[in-house]
Amino acid sequence: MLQLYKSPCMRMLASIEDAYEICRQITAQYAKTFYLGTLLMPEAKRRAIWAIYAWCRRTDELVDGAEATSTTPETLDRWEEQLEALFAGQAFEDSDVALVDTLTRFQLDIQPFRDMIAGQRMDLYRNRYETFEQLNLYCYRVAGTVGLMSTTIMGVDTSPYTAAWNKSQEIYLPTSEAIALGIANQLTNILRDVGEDARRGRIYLPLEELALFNYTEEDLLKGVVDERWCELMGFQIQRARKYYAEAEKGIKYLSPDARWPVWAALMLYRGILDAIERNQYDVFSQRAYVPTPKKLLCLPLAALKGQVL
Ligand SMILES: CC(C)=CCC/C(C)=C/CC/C(C)=C/CC/C(C)=C/[C@@H]1[C@@H](COP(=O)(O)OP(=O)(O)O)[C@]1(C)CC/C=C(\C)CC/C=C(\C)CCC=C(C)C
Ligand SMILES: [Mn+2]
Repeated sequence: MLQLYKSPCMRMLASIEDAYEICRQITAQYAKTFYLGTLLMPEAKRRAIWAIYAWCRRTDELVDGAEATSTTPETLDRWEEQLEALFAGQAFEDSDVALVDTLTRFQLDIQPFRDMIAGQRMDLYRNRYETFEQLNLYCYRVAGTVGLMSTTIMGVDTSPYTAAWNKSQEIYLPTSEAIALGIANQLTNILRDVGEDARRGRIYLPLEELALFNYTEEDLLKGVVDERWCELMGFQIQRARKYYAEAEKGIKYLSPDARWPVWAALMLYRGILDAIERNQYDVFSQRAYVPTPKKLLCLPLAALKGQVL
């Protein structure tokens, strides 16, 4: 059945089907790794994740995209008002139609969406982080929140026969593990994109950690790769891996049909850290990525982990 929504300016919006297709295309275009993960999910969950992805991407584009120079704190205030309206059932753009539909099917909490906007706000007013505590807050807001949203969609295991929690008879919500995976992904993003960010005048690595390795902001902006840099990067990579290890512990609590996709997304994204090491920490002149054969190899391994761990 064709369902059309009217936007507030009375423009006809896409049908629900078309809206999900738009969100699918956005996810496939911008996030090859996550998209692959979503293809392993059942249809209803996969479509909901695409709808969330499209909203997150648009939120990020406000401060990062082609029009970002015209984004002000007021732009983000309006975006937050639109978010409240979305949760009240009103769509503004074609892709919103899918998110509004998703909100009727899953009990999503609005707070992680608000927190994500707060994270993008940080990108508006700061381009340096003094401590890891400050960076961690940023990572929670722009990525840990995605872990929370995704967990609501994927659901937890409630079966008394398979549930990892069945000995205690209590449902365990792997909230901190889901946040940990978001933070691990974001730390990985930051390490991969150090050079690209530096060219835009941004340094996400905590300045007090640079100092610890005797490496300066100027070195980073010049792209100096030496022993100090390699040790600093080694330290950052170890920390990101700890977040992945924390996240791994939560996967068994998820609904069985979500474990394979999450293992796959985790292993593929963590593989970027291995690629950085293979490139001898040169993130200035090379982009670290996981080669396709390795990606394909990850899939059966992830399926196995989803069954036995
Ligand atoms: C218990 C347990 C382990 C549960 C699993 C929970 C789970 C699936 C966690 C994963 C969370 C996740 C996918 C985080 C993504 C973080 C991310 C990439 C954030 C990006 C931020 C800004 O980065 P930056 O601007 O530096 O990067 P770009 O160069 O612009 O890319 C974001 C861009 C913020 C917006 C986030 C997104 C667009 C990603 C949203 C992703 C999904 C909805 C896909 C979730 C995927 C699966 C397989 C469930
Ligand atoms: Mn971005």
